[in-house]
Amino acid sequence: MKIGDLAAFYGGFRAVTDVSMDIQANKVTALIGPSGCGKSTFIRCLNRMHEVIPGARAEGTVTLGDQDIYAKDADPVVIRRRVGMVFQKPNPFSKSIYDNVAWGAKINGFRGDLDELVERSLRQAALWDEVKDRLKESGYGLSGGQQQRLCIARTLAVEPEVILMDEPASALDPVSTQKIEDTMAELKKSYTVVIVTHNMQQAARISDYTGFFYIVNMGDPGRLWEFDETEKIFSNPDRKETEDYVTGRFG
Ligand SMILES: Nc1ncnc2c1ncn2[C@@H]1O[C@H](COP(=O)(O)OP(=O)(O)OP(=O)(O)O)[C@@H](O)[C@H]1O
Repeated sequence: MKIGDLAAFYGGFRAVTDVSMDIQANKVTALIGPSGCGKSTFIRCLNRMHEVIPGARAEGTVTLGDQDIYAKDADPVVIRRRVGMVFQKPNPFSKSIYDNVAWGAKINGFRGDLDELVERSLRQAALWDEVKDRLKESGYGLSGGQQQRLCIARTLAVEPEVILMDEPASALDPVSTQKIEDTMAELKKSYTVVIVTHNMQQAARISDYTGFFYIVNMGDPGRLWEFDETEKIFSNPDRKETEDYVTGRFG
């Protein structure tokens, strides 16, 4: 996925500006930075979710394969199928565990073996063993951490190319967080993953590349301040602000 000169607006307010980056396939890219610097806004531009907020729009290019997702003929519904998203708070449907996973595939006209798809998606989301005997029960009966993995399975079942995750573990306990982190190594074998996280240790543990977003003065738009291999960002970043942030001097 290639991002060129991306800017994001809420009405007349430019929240993010001048972001260009290449997101590597089959890697985990983490986005970090202080609160309000535009990480969530930016990630939502990568599957055209930003524009669902009234008055919100994006400028620039986001290329997925050879398609510019902001081209006039691009269909946001198709884009969101190709670029799935997992949110901060688990948001399962009021349906059975099985149907939570199967639903998206069904409405997309999936013709293969649905049972197999559900099992594979739940396995990839590291949830299968915990739910295999209760697939008919409501998704709401699961713990918060299990619900989040259910939402990951639901996203995977649509077979996207890219998975966006906006602080997927921030509402979870440490054990559930660990389970979500454990799924990352598995997920990147098949998918490209972009994750926003406030947890720097998490970014360092799970990602291959890290983008640091930063705002120079209050009221300015957020910018991609530094983007590099995770190891470099955390051990020897080029910019002072990145170093101050990753060493916990502010943020
Ligand atoms: N729905 C909205 N309407 C107007 N402005 C918004 C909206 N959502 C976010 N903003 C503004 O856009 C800027 C970027 O916010 P965003 O939530 O993307 O930052 P963030 O880096 O994800 O923050 P956090 O780490 O706190 O989640 C902020 O100034 C914020 O106030």
